[in-house]
Amino acid sequence: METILDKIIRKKQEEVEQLRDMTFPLIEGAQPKYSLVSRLEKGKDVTIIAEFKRASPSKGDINPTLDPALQARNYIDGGADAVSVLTDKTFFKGSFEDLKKVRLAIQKPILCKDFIIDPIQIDFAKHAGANLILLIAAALDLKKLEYLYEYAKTKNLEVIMEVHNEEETEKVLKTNNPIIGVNNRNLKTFQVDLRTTERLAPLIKGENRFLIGESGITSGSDVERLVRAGANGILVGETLMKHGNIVQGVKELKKPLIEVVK
Ligand SMILES: O=P(O)(O)OC[C@@H](O)[C@@H](O)c1c[nH]c2ccccc12
Repeated sequence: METILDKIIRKKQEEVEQLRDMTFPLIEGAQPKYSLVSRLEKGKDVTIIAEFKRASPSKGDINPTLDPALQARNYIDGGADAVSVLTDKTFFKGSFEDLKKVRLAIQKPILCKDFIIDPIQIDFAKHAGANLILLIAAALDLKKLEYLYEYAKTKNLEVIMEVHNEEETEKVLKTNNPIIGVNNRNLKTFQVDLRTTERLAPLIKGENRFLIGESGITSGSDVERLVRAGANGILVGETLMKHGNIVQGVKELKKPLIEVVK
């Protein structure tokens, strides 16, 4: 049976062809390099990546009309270290324009959150102002993963490689990319389970990589649980997109002042 991830990738293949005829959402002038790796290297405390996510295939509309610039500024005011922006249109109602608006609003690393299968998407991410891209192990074989990783590096972009199980983790550990995201949501079934990070953390930390715990995080105690498991950073979307007081929402996630393990 076709999973939602298969469906997204099939649609993405069409979109990539359309991108070839489109112009870049160009940011004028040279962009400063904001680095998530340096933040992770410095961090004694947990690194927070707050996500701008209007909608998702599992939840439908989350907060579709929110202003990306305003939301991103609130994230940073609350103490977020980086902002992730969904750029997929069909399933998440995002865009490269959203990313560009966030770039013009904040001076911190920005992650382009999309289903990247082709270098042209990396060009668009770069030109919209991203500092990092996501590569999803479930959607890419090792050869493609390495090729897109090397391409991103030539564009001065950092990469988060996302995994959900042991097999994907082994695959990304064959590359030398320093940041691995563990998605607690299974992209094939949408089930969320924080134990995914707990299970995969020893493999990742054993190889001296930075671990980002992603998805399904709703409170400071979830953050504490993931940091205890070995997370250096966390990525939070829905909880913050729905929060009545965003600045306060980020502060609550930062509250458990427990030290991360390098
Ligand atoms: O809204 P949540 O449950 O806090 O999740 C955020 C983020 O982890 C999630 O949006 C995500 C993780 N990996 C992805 C890959 C593609 C699209 C979206 C995602």
